Amino acid sequence: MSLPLTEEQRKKIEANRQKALARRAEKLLAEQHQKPAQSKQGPSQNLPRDPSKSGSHGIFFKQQNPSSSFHGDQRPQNPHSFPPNTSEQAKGMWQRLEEMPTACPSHHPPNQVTVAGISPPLANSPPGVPSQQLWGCELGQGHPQASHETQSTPFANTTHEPLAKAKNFQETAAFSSGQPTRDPELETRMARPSTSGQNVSGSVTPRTEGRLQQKAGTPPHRVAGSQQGRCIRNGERFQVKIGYNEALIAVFKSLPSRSYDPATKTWNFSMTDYGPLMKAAQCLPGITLQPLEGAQGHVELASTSSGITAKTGLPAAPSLAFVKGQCVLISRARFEADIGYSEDLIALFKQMDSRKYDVKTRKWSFLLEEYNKLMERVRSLPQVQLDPLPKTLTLAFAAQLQKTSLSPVADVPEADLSRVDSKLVSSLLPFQRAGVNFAIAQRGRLLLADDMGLGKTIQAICIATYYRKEWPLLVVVPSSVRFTWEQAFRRWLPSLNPVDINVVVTGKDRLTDGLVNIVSFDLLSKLEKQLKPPFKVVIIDESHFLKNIKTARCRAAVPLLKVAKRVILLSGTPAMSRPAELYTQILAVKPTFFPQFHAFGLRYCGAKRQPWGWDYSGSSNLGELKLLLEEAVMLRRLKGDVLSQLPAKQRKMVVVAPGQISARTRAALDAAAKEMTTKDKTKQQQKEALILFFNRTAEAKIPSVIEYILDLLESGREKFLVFAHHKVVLDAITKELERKRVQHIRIDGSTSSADREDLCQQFQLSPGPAVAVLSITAANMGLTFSSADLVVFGELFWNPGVLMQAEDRVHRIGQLSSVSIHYLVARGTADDYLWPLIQEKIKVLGEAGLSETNFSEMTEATDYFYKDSKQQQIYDLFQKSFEEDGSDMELLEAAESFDPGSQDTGDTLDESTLTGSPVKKKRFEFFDNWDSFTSPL
Ligand SMILES: Nc1ncnc2c1ncn2[C@@H]1O[C@H](COP(=O)(O)OP(=O)(O)OP(=O)(O)O)[C@@H](O)[C@H]1O
Repeated sequence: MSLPLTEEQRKKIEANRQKALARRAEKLLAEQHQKPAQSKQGPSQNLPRDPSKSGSHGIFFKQQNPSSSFHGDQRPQNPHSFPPNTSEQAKGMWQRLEEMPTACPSHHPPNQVTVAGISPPLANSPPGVPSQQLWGCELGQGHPQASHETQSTPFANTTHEPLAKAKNFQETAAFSSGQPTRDPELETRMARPSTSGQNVSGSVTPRTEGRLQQKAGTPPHRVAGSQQGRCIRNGERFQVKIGYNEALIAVFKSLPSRSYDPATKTWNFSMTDYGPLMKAAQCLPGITLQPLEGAQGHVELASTSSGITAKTGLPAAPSLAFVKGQCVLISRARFEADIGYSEDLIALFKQMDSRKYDVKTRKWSFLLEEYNKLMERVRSLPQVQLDPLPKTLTLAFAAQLQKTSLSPVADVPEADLSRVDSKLVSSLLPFQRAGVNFAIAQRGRLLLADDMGLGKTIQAICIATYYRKEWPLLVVVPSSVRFTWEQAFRRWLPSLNPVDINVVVTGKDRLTDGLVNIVSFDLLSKLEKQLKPPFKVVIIDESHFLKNIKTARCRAAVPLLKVAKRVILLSGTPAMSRPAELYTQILAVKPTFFPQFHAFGLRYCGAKRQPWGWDYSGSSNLGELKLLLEEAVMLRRLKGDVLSQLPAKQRKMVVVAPGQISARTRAALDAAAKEMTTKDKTKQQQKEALILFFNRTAEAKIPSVIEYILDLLESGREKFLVFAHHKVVLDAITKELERKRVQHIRIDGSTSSADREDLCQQFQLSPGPAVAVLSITAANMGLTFSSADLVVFGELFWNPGVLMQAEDRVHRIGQLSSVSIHYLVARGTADDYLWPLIQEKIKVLGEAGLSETNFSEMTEATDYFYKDSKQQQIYDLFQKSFEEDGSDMELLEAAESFDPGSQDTGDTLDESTLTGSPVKKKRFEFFDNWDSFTSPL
C-alpha cells in the first residue's frame, strides 16, 4: 500500500513533468532539424485529382495545407506559404509527433470536451498535417483515420466516435487549394447531440470516459497550478499574452511562423499557426488560453476532483481567419487563385464551370472568361481578399476575358508588305517574316528580342519601312555599329537614296538631316533639343542599354519613345540578370502598362521594403510576366528554335567608327597613303609605304576594336574569338580585357604548342564569359573552339584562305549552332583595299569551286569604297604586293615588330580613349561606366 503524496511531492512531480515535456519538445525539434526531408515522400502524390472525389482521409489530411506546396517547377508560391524548409521541417515534426501518441501527457486527457462551437482549424494546420493530430492531442473531428492513429491515446476517442459515424465526410470533404475543406454539414452534426456518447455540452459519457481512463491506465491528475493567457489579433498575425511556461515556449518554438518581440516580450504568429497553437496549448496542463476575440469558445483546462475537465471550445479559426491572396495568370487562357484556405471561397470556386484543381500546386484555376464573374462573387466574401489581376493584364488579355481563345499562341495575321522593297521582303527567312507580322499586329511597337545573329536588323528595317509614310526615321544604336546600320539600309532598301541616310557623327551634326537618321545613344542625349518635333518611327538597337532609368541615355530616349508612334526595340539580351532591367523597355513599348515602376516592382521584382527603402532586385510572378510580354510586348526566338532556317555561317561586315581614329593617326595614315602613290618611288619604297600604311591601320583601329569587344560583352555575348594580326592590336586587346577583369586567353606566335592546347581547353571548358584573343597567322589552324559561336576579326588579312581557316576554329564538328563571323572594317584605312581584295579572291575561288561562298553575297553592301584614281592605284599596289612571293613574310615580320611608340611620325595610343573609366574590380562593372567610355566623337 502506497502512502498518499504530499502536496510538496505533487508539486515536484508536476514541475518535473513540465520540464520533461519541454525537453521532449526541444528534442523533437532538434531531431527534426536533422531530418528535414523526412516528410518529402510526397503527400501530394496521393492527392486525389478531383477534389470532390477524395480518396483517403489519412492522406487527405496530410496534404491539406496549400501553403506547404513547394515545387521545383518554380511556379509562384503562395504568399502564405511557409518557406520550403520551414514547411518541410514543420511537416516532419508534426508527423513525428503523430507517431508519438504519448506526446500529450496521459495525465490530462480531455475526457470532457465541450464540442459546441468546435470548428477544427484545419486551414491553419501546419503543412501537410491535420491540425487534429498536433501534439498527439487531436480531437479527431472529421478524421476517420484518427481512430486508428490514436487507439493508444487514451483521450482520442472522445471525439472519434461521433466523427467516425459521420460517414459522409469522405464524400463531403472538399479540397481547398490543397487544404481539406471543412465540411459544414459535419460541423453542424458535431454541434448536435451525439448519439454515440457525446452530448451537446461535450461531456463524454461515462462509457467513453471509463474506456479512456482504462486505456490510459492512470487516473487523471489534477493540475497543480494554472496559467491564464489570451490571444490578441494584430493585423494578419496574432499575439499570445501569457506568463512564462517552459512547455508552452517549446510549443511556440515549434511553430513555423513564430516571432518573438523582445520589446513586448511576447510571441506572435501568423494565423496559419493559430489552430495548431490552440490545440497544443490545450494539451498542456494548467494552461488556459483565451482565443481571439470573435472566435467561438475558448480552451480551458481545469482540474476537478474527478480528474481533468477540459472545456474546449476551439475557436473557429478558419472562418475567423482572414485570407488574402492574388490572381495570377498561368497561361493565355487561364488564371489561378493563389490564396490560402477559406471554406466559403472553395464553395465559390466550385460554382465556376471552368474550375480546375492542380494537385501539384494545390491551387484552383479558371478560364479567363470566368474571371469577372469570379471576382464579382469573391467581393461578397468579407473574410476573403483576392487581389485581382493587374489592370494591364486584363487589358492585354481583354479578348480572352470576353471569350477564351484556347490557342496556346496568338494568331498573327499575315501583313501586306507590298509597300516594302521586294529585295528585302524576298530575303526574309520564314521566322523573320513572322517577326514582321507580329510587329505589325502590335502596330509597330515591340521589343524584338531574337537571339543574337538571327537578323534583327533586316526585320527592323522591314517593319520601319512598312511605316515609311511616317518617316523621318530615327535609329539609335551603340556608336560602334552606326556605319553597319548605314550599310544595312543601303543593302536592303535599294529604293532609299543613300544621301537620305544621315549618320550623326559629332555633337554638331543635325539629327534630322536625313530621311533615315542614325545616332549613337550618347550623342542622342547630347542632341535632345533637336528631338522636337518628335520622331514618329524609332528603332533602338541593343535596347538593353536603356535598362537603367537613371542614365543620361535612358532619360533622353524614354520620353522620345513614349510619344513616338512606332517603337522597334532590338535586343538579344533584354534583361541580363533581373526583371527590373526590363522595365524601361516595357515602358518604351507600352507606356500605359506600368506607368509607375513601383507597381511593376511589386508584382514582378519581388519588391521588399528594407530599412533604406525598397529593394527591387528580386523576381516574382515570372511566368505571368513572360505571358504578358509574349502577348503584347516582346517576340523572342532562340537560335535553336530556327536553326533549320539558318545558314551554317553568317558573315557580317561591321563598319567601325572612323571617328575613333585620332587626328595624329589619321595624319600618319594619310602620309603613308601619299607615300604609296607618290611618283618616282622605287618598288621597295612603295612596299615600305604599304607596310607602314598597314601598320598605321592596325594602330588606328585599336579603339574601335576594343569598343566593339566591350559592346559584345555588354550585350551578353559570353564566349567569342577575336582574331588580330598586329602584336600591338593583340597587346591592346589583352591589356583591356585584363583591366576589365574579363576572362581571356591569348595565343600568338610566341605561345608554345603545349600551351596552345592547354589554353584552348581552358577556353573550351570555361563556364562563363571568356574571350580568346588569337593571332590570325599563329592560331588559324589545329585548334578547336567549338564552345563559342562567334568570331570577330579585328583586322583583315589579305589571304582569304587564312581567314576561312580561322573562321573554322568555331565552325567545326562539335558545333551545334549557326556561327556568326564579324569582320571589323574601318574606313579610310588599308581596309578599304583589303576588303575588296579579299572579296575578289574569294569570288575567284568560288568560281573555281574552291570556296563555299563569296563574301559579297553573305555580307552587307560593299559599295562604300569610292575609288578615285589614287585609290585605284593603292588598290593595285596592294593586289600586286600581296600576290608576290615573299611579300607575306615581309608583312608578317613588319606586323610582329611594329611599335607605334617607336615611329617618329606615329602617335602613341591614346590611353584615355580606351580607359575613360577608372579601373573597376568586377567584371561587369564597366557596363555602368558605359557613358563615359563611349565618349562622343
Ligand atoms: N534574311 C537574311 N538574308 C541574308 N542575310 C541575312 C538575313 N538575315 C540576317 N542576315 C545576316 O546575318 C547577319 C546577322 O544579322 P544581324 O546583325 O541583323 O543579327 P542580329 O540579330 O542583329 O544580331 P546581334 O544581336 O548580334 O546584333 C548579318 O550579316 C545579316 O546581314
